[in-house]
Amino acid sequence: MALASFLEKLPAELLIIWHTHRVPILLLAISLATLVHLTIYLRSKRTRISATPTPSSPVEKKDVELRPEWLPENTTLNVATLNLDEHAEDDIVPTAPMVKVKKGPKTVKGKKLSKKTQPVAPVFNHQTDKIQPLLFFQSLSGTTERYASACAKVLTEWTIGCDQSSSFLPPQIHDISYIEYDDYFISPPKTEANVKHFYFILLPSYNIDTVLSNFLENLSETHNDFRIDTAPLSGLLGYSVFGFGDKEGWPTEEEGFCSQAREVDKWMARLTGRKRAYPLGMGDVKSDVETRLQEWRIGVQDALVEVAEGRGLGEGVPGSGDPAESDEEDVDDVNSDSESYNPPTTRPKKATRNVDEIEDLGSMVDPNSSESPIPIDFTTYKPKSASSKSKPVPTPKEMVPTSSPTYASLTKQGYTIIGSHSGVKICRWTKSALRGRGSCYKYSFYGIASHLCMEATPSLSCSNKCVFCWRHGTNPVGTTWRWVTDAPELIFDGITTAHYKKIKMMKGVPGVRAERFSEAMRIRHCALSLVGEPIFYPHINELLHLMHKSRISTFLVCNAQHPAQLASLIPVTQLYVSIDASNKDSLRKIDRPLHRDFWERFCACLDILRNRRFEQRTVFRLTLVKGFNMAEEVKGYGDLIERALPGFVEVKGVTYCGTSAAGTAGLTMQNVPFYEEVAAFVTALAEELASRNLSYGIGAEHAHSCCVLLADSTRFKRDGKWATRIDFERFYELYEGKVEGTRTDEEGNVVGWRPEDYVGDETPEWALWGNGGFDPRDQRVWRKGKGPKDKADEESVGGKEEIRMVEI
Ligand SMILES: Cc1cc2nc3c(=O)[nH]c(=O)nc-3n(C[C@H](O)[C@H](O)[C@H](O)COP(=O)(O)O)c2cc1C
Ligand code: SF4
Repeated sequence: MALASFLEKLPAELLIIWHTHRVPILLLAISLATLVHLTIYLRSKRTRISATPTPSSPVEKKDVELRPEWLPENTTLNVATLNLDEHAEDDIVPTAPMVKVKKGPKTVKGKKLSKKTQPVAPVFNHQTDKIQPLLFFQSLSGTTERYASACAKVLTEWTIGCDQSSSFLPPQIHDISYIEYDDYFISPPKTEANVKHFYFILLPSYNIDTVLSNFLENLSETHNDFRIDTAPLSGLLGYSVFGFGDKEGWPTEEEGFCSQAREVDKWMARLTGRKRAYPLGMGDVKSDVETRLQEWRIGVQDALVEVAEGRGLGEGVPGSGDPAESDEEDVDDVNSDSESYNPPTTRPKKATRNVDEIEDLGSMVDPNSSESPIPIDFTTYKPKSASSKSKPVPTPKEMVPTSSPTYASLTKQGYTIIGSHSGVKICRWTKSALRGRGSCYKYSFYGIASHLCMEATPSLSCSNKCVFCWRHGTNPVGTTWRWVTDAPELIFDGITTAHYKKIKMMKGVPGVRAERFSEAMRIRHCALSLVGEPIFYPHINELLHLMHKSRISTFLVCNAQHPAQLASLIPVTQLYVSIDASNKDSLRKIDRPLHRDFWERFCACLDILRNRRFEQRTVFRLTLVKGFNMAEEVKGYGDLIERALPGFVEVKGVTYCGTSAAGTAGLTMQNVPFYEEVAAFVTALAEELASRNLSYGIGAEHAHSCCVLLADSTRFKRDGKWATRIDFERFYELYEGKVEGTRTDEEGNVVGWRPEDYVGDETPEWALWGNGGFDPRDQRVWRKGKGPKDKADEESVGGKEEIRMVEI
């Protein structure tokens, strides 16, 4: 009876419930349907996702607008295959702060490496395994280097004398400026399986942009690269950092005392999965540094004894490195803004929380899916919560501020720094030419008298760390332009004024010839090749234009790492790319490029050079370093020449700069080839090119600069005679449009000029191969103990004296 009455009332009751709760009911139904749909979607996608190729670089690929007017026809540059620099050529307003434009969302699919994954601790078997202590340091003005060397010495003695000595290998010391980051800071060094590594890291701090900024940026990038495990250094036994700071200028941590050492310590904690073996040490260089350093070293040694005796880093003690301890170091990751760009030390970070949430959802759907790749759609970021840190837009720093040790070191070496990123230096050949003692090879080959030539660079920073570089490992490095940008007019005025000032200072120097002195007061040539990478400067085209307008010829040398800039460069009088090696491995060792896709960039630059060879004189600059890039590389260089078909190939023995930094880079006088060795190399290269039916011949030499010139004989020979010199006046007339060039398109319309349009005089007899290349009108001065003993002797050596160039 009751049931019948209930059934009778049910429809009415349901109707009331529906009217009262229809909104929540509808929402529940939609949620359930979405969940079911998502489950089906994730299951169906999983197999396809696992086949998704890993993107080749963490740098976002983008199209670069190449300036078509400067690109010859048939350009094959495929920008889509490159990770091009964020070249802001036309966007950067000089001296204005750089603000990175927020990019649109992108969808990235890959395997999420859970932050919660516990890194696998290396098992140290004290019976069989060995500990390899590695001491890393970085130093701009030498303090840290001195302490690091002393510390390494004490550690070496200790590892020999301690009770656990059988467990230790001799400590190694490395200058961070001269290592490949990838060899040590993406994964532990690759050695025998029973060798386990422990890192000591000694660092100063600088509140200006230095090489340290780049190191920090690299650690951050490694951590934030989603293709790399978040703790890729968990295979280390442990690490500890010691910072050198100055309490006089930076009294407290809040005010920046040891700020960069503290940052490195944090990054290392993340990268190692918290293997901090001993707390961060900090010392004030003006007071307690020695005591603090000693305390810290003894503490780290104690930790090493624990490790050597098989007890690991200890458990759960804050600072012990136990993964279970405080997760303070993750906080920044979680809160970080995933889209903002914060040079120099912070980079876009992963939206950890969002990723975790998506992964959690995946796990809800399939409890066994923790190993399965999950599609990560970075477009689904949550709006920033009020609690998340809002980071101020960083103001760019000066590349070489006057307060920096780099500034001090460069000015000490004779550079004048213009603005904050350009430099000019009077070359020793300029001084030599002023005194009538001979010009450099550029005179023998191309007709550039050294006293009319200025050496300058608009960017003291570079994206390489070449072993033979004169920059002594202290100049800022970087893959993108991130500094205060000076206007081209300021640079032009600054470098020319400084050059003239330096010439004037030569007035009273004995032997300076009056006529050369007065000629030198009108700069006619500029070699943009001093140090750093000139095309890094965002306004390089405007600067070149100012030079051409002033009828100053331009020889621009670039490092073949910036294809977009190279492609969009206006034509120069002579365009060089440095070819420091013939293959990828060798290039990596000698140039130590910062770009991970350095080889692709290098090859793209060769293709650009090939395409631009009909609009300007193109040159390969080979710098030979014995033991690095000479032996058995002739064939490889042949391949590169065949690829780019440059008008010229200059082959030059390396110049030894004789600093301790060069030694750190593994370079000694033994790496400097004798002129005979350079000549033998060039002969072999010429034969190699001939065997490929490439029409190159040895055009000229300058034994005094240890330099030989190969040239394309179909283009730079006239009436069977070498014509490697340049008609500079003609170049300006072509540039100014006063005379018409002979480069035509398919219909025969003139579209520009060709290098052949400004070929100058024949190469002088004395400069030809076999004649030494020394202008007989100049006075030859031999270095003590070098040249021939008498006139007859001099004639017999014919300029082929045994020469190894040393900076004097
Ligand atoms: C331009 C400049 C900036 C500096 N910035 C800091 C800083 O931010 N925090 C700090 O603790 N020390 C700072 N210092 C002090 C250096 O870290 C300290 O002198 C250190 O010993 C230098 O080591 P190095 O000679 O190995 O390069 C700065 C020094 C200079 C010259
Ligand atoms: S490319 Fe030039 S400036 Fe850059 S590191 Fe090499 S030698 Fe030095």
